[in-house]
Amino acid sequence: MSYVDEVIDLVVKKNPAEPEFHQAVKEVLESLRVVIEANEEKFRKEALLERLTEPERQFKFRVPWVDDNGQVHVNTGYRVQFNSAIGPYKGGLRLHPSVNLGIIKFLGFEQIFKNSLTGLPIGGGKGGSDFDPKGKSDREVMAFCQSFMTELCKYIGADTDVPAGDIGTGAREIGYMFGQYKRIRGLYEGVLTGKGLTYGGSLVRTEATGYGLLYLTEEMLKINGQDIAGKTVVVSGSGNVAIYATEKAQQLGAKVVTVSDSNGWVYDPDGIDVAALKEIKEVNRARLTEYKKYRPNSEYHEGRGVWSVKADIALPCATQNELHLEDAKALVANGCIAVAEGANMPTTMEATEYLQENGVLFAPGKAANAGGVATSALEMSQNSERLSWTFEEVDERLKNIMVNICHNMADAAERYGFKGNYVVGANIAGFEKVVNAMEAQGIV
Ligand SMILES: NC(=O)C1=CN([C@@H]2O[C@H](COP(=O)(O)OP(=O)(O)OC[C@H]3O[C@@H](n4cnc5c(N)ncnc54)[C@H](OP(=O)(O)O)[C@@H]3O)[C@@H](O)[C@H]2O)C=CC1
Ligand SMILES: O=C(O)CCC(=O)C(=O)O
Repeated sequence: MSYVDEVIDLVVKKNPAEPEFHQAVKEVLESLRVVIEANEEKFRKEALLERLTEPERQFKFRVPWVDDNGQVHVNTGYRVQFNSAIGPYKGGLRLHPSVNLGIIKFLGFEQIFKNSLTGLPIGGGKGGSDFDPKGKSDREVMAFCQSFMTELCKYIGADTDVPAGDIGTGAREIGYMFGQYKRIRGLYEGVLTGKGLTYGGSLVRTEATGYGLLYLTEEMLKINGQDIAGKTVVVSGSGNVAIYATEKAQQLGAKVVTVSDSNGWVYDPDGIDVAALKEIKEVNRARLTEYKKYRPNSEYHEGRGVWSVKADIALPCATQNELHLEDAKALVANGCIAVAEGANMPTTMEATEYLQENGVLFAPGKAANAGGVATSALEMSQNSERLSWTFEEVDERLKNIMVNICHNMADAAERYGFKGNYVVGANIAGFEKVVNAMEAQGIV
């Protein structure tokens, strides 16, 4: 049996009931086959893949908190410190009822290669809780965040592990967590990114994942002789990534006609009104059913449906496994030319393969959504030098990083004979740096 197959089997056996983690490992290792097989004997002897797929450390802890009626609730908190070969662990905190250890491990594993692709010195980690901030008062969210950080603060620090936002964790949650960290540890340091601008946050971090997604998409199209201006785009999700992806797409001259949430989706033939979307989601924390009040010509539909709308470009920006084989078939039938993943692993493996086989340009999340964590690393740099850079400076750095990632993934794919396969290219480019650093640091 090949080393790759052996390790995939081992990961499934050692981590039962963690399908998302299996999926992420399989997707990465399958596409690295060509590199691994060229060094099989050496990597096997060094147990390189076993080390890469086993987190350096993982924490699971109780998070008790009291609601506004005096009722006590108990959630589970997680932090997986996956790989620190190239820098301090870095990755977001997801607050969503679906969170479990397997989800956090899949996200942490992806983060290793994504962070490597940014070219910045950050290792891979991820955390979160099954707490659902939706429908909770600010006081309840604060109670949860303080309790969560009371435990988490023992394991993190500006030079060891620097969490940030993800699904359900935005500026409000980061603020409450930062306050509690400072209170317990007595340290005013860049221990979290995505902070508010008045206490060490970076300009552009809010916009970074969505903007970065569009910078990479624009470059990928350019490499392939296409222009983003004038294209019709379908976006899923209506959170941080989706909002700023929509905003930048429209700034670049494309028309975004859909957004969605976990209840339903909006079709706006005149192009999504980003100001209305921000007011609904960021200010009022409301549902997309509200959108029609702002745009009477739009349609609201219950359930899923974004991928059935005719478009040139699809940007999945909600969550994992939200774009299935049937959706890929609908996109191809409607003439879609490019899919770029704003979310982490939103496209199933079968859907990805179908899109690639049918000539659709496909940018995997670890490359396409790396702008968020890259800008987090820029926030860490600003915190270290106790300075703040201008919006233009951070935005320009972000754009350069995304353009570089795009070329690096394209070049790596071509180097190994997979021209145009950006899944293979991104995995190889991310892997090479991490492996080099791991080997240099010995058996750890
Ligand atoms: N924020 C960041 O900087 C980065 C985020 N990402 C990834 O991007 C994706 C979106 O994150 P972000 O925008 O920050 O999160 P938000 O919490 O801001 O928004 C998430 C959006 O996705 C929808 N969604 C979440 N879970 C589900 C689900 N199970 N089924 C259907 N819809 C769902 C939400 O709908 P509803 O409100 O109804 O729940 C909401 O519209 C995630 O995969 C995240 O890991 C990747 C890189 C960086
Ligand atoms: O900004 C960060 O540190 C992490 C962002 C994140 O969680 C991700 O890239 O998925």
